[in-house]
Amino acid sequence: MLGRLNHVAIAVPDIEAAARHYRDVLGARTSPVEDQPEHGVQTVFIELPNTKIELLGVLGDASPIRSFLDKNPSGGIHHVCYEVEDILAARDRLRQQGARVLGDGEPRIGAHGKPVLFLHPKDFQGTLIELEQA
Ligand SMILES: CC[C@H](C(=O)O)C(=O)SCCNC(=O)CCNC(=O)[C@H](O)C(C)(C)COP(=O)(O)OP(=O)(O)OC[C@H]1O[C@@H](n2cnc3c(N)ncnc32)[C@H](O)[C@@H]1OP(=O)(O)O
Ligand SMILES: [Co+2]
Repeated sequence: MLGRLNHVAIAVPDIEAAARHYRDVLGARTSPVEDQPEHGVQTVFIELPNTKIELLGVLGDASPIRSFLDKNPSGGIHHVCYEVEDILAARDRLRQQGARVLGDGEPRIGAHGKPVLFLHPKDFQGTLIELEQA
């Protein structure tokens, strides 16, 4: 079922500072900061030869990463995103296997304009998984 690793997301307390650090210290090319209001985050993407890094910043009072940052004030790896050929078939199969699909279970459009879903970290070795339609 799993396709490419689309990105690894890092939640950060200050997304501008994190992007600057990646540029200045790691020589990374960073995208501009983008607001993603329907997801309650700001994003910066760093293109790598084989995948991407997604820096995540809090956007709004209801941001889903706020409690993560409360527990991890310096930031930390927040989720991994795998591509799937058919996100609805993947969702239905995962549900049949007892995995929790977060939200109302309907895919939403993610940062790349593709449908995404999230799976509960407690069902996957303590790792939040995002699925993105390939
Ligand atoms: C623009 C979209 C972009 C893209 O397209 O790439 C994105 O990636 S948007 C990313 C931000 N959106 C989301 O993360 C949506 C899915 N996340 C959620 O629904 C919540 O964050 C959830 C349910 C994973 C956690 O919610 P919350 O933090 O409020 O719950 P708890 O604090 O009660 O946590 C429950 C339990 O899970 C552990 N936890 C929480 N977050 C993570 C995590 N990122 N990785 C691993 N584990 C996590 C938390 O520690 C609790 O564990 P416990 O042992 O019970 O204390
Ligand atoms: Co993501």
